[in-house]
Amino acid sequence: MSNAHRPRRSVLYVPASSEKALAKAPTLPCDAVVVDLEDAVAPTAKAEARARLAGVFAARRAGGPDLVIRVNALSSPWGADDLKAAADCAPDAILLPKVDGPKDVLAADDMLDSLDADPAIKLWSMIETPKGLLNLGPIAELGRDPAARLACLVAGTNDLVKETGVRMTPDRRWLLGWLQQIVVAARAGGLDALDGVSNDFRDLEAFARECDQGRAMGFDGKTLIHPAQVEPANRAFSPSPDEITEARAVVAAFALPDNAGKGVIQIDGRMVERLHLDQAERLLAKAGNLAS
Ligand SMILES: CC(C)(COP(=O)(O)OP(=O)(O)OC[C@H]1O[C@@H](n2cnc3c(N)ncnc32)[C@H](O)[C@@H]1OP(=O)(O)O)[C@@H](O)C(=O)NCCC(=O)NCCSC(=O)C[C@H](O)C(=O)O
Ligand SMILES: [Mg+2]
Repeated sequence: MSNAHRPRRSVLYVPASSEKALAKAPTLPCDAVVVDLEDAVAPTAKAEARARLAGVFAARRAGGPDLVIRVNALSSPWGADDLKAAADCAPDAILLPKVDGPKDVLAADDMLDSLDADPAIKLWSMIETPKGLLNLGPIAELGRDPAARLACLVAGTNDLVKETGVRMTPDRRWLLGWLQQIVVAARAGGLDALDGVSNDFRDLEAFARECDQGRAMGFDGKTLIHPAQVEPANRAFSPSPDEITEARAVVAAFALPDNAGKGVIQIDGRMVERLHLDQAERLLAKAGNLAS
């Protein structure tokens, strides 16, 4: 599945131009914060927002959420300065917007290497352009290259709507095919996959439905825009008590001496194979990680 050792249930964007939100974000129970230099920051405020990064990272405390920086595209007037400033902060990851193909990821990778950036800094890639969708396979393949830093694919549903002209509906029906492709590509590359944002941040019932939909599609978590979305996302993307009970039953059944040499057994009239045992063990490991 994913290569994450850290949970990615709730990943909150924070505009780097908002001091108040920047101060609040690390205190929230989200798994990661994305400090955004891109679309949440007006062109006239880019330099000031970039200058604020160092202070954000200096105030970082152990045990808080992972910190990610979303830079502007390298092809933009701000991208190169953003990437340099981001590398200096040694974030957990740098999120690249508007990735059209593997060359965009490799260009950022090369630049980080030339800056002698910490090798632990990962790259995350937004998938939010038509070319990015068409090149999902080659982008995700970079996840299998030990020298590449790519660790995560992030759906950018606002830009996908803008670039393709599909209609955004409450059930996201016109986006689902692309979202599913992002999950499949991420799995092929051993990457994490994050669902897109829900703009209507006051409607938490609709948000919970969208989280359930994303979880059912296989996403590891959801990108968020408002603190009120953190708890529902954490709930939706954590193993539920029923899932844990069921997983424990599968592990216990295969541990019985009678089943030691068996590839397939039945539990309560349901076929259970060793692949289900793998699945159950993974779910219990995830639940254990979240509890510790
Ligand atoms: C959408 C917002 C502008 C709304 O902000 P606001 O009007 O301040 O909302 P509230 O009054 O309800 O806020 C309550 C308190 O919470 C703080 N707050 C709000 N948002 C955040 C946040 N994201 N992180 C941390 N803290 C936050 C407020 O400061 C209030 O604090 P206090 O008064 O002390 O209680 C705002 O939520 C916002 O800017 N959200 C993020 C927008 C963003 O980053 N957008 C870019 C990414 S989305 C995207 O485009 C993804 C992708 O690229 C795509 O294409 O889809
Ligand atoms: Mg976008």
